[in-house]
Amino acid sequence: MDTVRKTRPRGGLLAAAGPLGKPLPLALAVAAVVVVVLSAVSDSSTLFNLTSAAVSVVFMQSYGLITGRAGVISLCQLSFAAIGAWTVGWANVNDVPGGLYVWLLLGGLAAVVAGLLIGLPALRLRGVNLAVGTFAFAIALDVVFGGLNFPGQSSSDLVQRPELFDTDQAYFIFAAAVAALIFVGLYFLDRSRLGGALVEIRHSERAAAAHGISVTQGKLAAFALSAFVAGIGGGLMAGQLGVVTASNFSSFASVALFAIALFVGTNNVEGAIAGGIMGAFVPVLMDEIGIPQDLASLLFGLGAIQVLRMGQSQTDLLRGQRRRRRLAKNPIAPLQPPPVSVFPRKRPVRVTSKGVPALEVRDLRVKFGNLVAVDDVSLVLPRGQIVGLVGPNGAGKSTLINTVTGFTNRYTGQVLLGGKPIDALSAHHRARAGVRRSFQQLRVPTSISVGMFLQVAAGKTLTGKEIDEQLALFACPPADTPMEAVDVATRRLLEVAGLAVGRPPVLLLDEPAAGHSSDETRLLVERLAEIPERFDTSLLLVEHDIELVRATCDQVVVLDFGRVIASGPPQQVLNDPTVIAAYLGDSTR
Ligand SMILES: Nc1ncnc2c1ncn2[C@@H]1O[C@H](COP(=O)(O)OP(=O)(O)OP(=O)(O)O)[C@@H](O)[C@H]1O
Repeated sequence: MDTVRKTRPRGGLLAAAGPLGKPLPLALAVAAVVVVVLSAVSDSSTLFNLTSAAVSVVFMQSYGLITGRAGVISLCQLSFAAIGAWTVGWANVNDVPGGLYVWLLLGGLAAVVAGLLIGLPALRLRGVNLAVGTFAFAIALDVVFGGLNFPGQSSSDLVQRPELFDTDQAYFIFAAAVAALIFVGLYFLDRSRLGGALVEIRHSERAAAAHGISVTQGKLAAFALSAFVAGIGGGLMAGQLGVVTASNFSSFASVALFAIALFVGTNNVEGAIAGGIMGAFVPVLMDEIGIPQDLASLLFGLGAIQVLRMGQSQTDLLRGQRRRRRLAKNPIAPLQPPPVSVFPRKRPVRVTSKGVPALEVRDLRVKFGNLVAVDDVSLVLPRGQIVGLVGPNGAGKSTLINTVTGFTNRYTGQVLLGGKPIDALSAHHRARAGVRRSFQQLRVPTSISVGMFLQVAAGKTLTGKEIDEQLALFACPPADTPMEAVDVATRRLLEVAGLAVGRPPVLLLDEPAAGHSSDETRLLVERLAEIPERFDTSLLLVEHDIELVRATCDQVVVLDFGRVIASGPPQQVLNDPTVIAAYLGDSTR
């Protein structure tokens, strides 16, 4: 029987709240009014600083893309900005048709080329090594641009602004409008599969690969997009100052902006705006009260170190507090278990398909040094069936799953999906080919919504209706609930729900019931048993809960010390004295 919890009716992902919790058009309208009023009441020096702030917001958006969303440390965003500014200057000097509108796009595109060039080698690096690599690029460009004059620099050929935005007042509005346009793009990116993929890559590259996401392509896309945005920011700065020089984009300025971005958290709107304002106004303020401007960088650096210690930026912290207050007011209703007890339950009788098995493992052998973790294992997962893989701790179950899904590639033997060998495929290609998995250690990102996570786990675009139905089926909270607010057992359930709704031919679940209460396990048993029929998915289930295995599996394979010691129908295998001696013990008799 279906267990359906009522979820609030919604219109799918795009109906979610926009920046700052307001619908997108309202947020844009409010921002437009603020910008117009500011431009009308500010004197010329404030206008200059406001325009600098708008340009800095664009730089912050670029950091928000590469570091905030994809989790890649890049210390060369201002080098991309320099390339954008250089291109705008060149287009201005050469009278390229289209004016600043077109030149900005050209600057963004030129920066994309650099972003891809630096992104490709950087993909092999992580953490501090990547930071050093990008910083080296920034320093190299310092040297290159330091030796070259920017176009127009020696002839004082000022970048021509469009007629409509020629005054400083109008140019501030133009810069703010460009930042707003980028915010709109980011708003839709955050709700797209690519946006979900970037967040998952930041959270866990292994989980991303298991969901069919190419980590390489995701990071490259982040490099390219962030370079595009930074390039546009550099071009905007050229339009603001008329002529720029290498000192405007120094590697140290890049690091200072990175520190601000880390401190405030620029993967969200309020963070990017706050970061932009801080970047432009704090040094000016310090100057006015007689403190050397350079000390501002030191302050930002200290703030960034504090964030690294706490693991959360200021805006993440504030958002978390706001979410918790909202949740305290409207708590998520507790999960409703199926009305009937399923222990003991009768397994649905499935007809064994005589065709090609969904998955076949032949003579699989995996060694870690001298330890043989999987020792010549052969097993068959017939189409439309659930096969349980059980065995004591250290028997080799997770290693087998890791190997089948491409996360351990030093093995001998063969893995066949639908009769075709997939041994040559990487993890994300195996996932795309149709072998999906969950991990024993939960690897779900908490900074996205339940609906977005379901979509990421499914590995395909789902309609709002599909998301709502699947959430109801698994008695999970509504799509707009933040993952952060969901308890660990429900996160596991959500992962199974998401993987299943992707309808992969083969699904491997590694201890999906770990940490579940008996009610939650009952619900899980109901849903697992339905997966083959409902989603046309064959299931390989690693589980220590023998009652769950008995209740759901058509076949059971028992591993001990990496070897298959028994296989067959559950009632036969689970009562086999060898199995009981090896694993189950007297308690299960
Ligand atoms: N990366 C690794 N390097 C070295 N040894 C490993 C590695 N991964 C697993 N092992 C070893 O391989 C053996 C099988 O481990 P595995 O995690 O596959 O067992 P399991 O049946 O999944 O156990 P559990 O039920 O506790 O999850 C163990 O002895 C383990 O210590």
